[in-house]
Amino acid sequence: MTILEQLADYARERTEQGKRKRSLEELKKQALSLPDKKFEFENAIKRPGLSFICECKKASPSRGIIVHDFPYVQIAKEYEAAGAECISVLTEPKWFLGSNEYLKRIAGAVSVPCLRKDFTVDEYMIYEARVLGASAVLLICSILSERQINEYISICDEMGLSALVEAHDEREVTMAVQAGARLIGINNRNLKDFTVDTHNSFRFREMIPGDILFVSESGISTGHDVKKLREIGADAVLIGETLMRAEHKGAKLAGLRGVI
Ligand SMILES: O=C(O)c1ccccc1NCC(=O)[C@H](O)[C@H](O)COP(=O)(O)O
Repeated sequence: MTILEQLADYARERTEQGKRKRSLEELKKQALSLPDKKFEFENAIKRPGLSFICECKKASPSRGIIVHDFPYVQIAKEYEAAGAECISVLTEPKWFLGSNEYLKRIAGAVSVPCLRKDFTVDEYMIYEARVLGASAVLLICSILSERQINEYISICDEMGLSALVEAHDEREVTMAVQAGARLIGINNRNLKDFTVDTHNSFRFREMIPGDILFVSESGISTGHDVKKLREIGADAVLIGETLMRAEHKGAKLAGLRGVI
């Protein structure tokens, strides 16, 4: 079983546990009673220039523990102060050591839109994301069908949530476009064998129609990487490890942007 299959299976297990504590009907009712998020995540990315989605991530399957000290709210505030357009928060608990609580506290502490970075496998997780304060969810093509992606985007639309639809190869990019994605993330990391190649973004850029926002994800570590992605017209970059390992996150972000 690949790590991705294990992550998806565990997300299904977490969802079933969640449903035993709180039914889908109850959660859905609460989520739909909250103010509409007005697509603030994709609107932040639509602004002119390259946007930065800065990630709060303590660990990952490929890297193990990335940082031992993880003052997540402080990190998110540092990102916001440094001009991050959006923040990504890992909520997967077993391999990423994330937590729903981290998302809830971060979304309550910053005014930039937050992405729930998790392995969405059930509509339950989308309503849960809204209740936790997220403005966007991640939909990964390799663990979902085109029909599921289309259905989950419709659920997101009801609440003004954005769906970042993640693809890694040609087949998945086609699937994302056909499913109606408005925001496509090309993951430079192969989630089956963990190899990282930022050229993946260059390879598939042309396949993404001009009216769909394009995000390059993973393995971005230098101002040069960012410059190249800007040149091919990326709308946003999603950066985790590089920022998590930086002692001075604001300065690191400025360096990546190319302003110092
Ligand atoms: O990062 C992993 O090891 C991983 C393994 C399996 C599924 C997903 C995984 N990572 C999620 C991500 O894609 C990254 O958190 C995100 O794109 C940021 O990447 P990076 O800047 O390289 O930390």
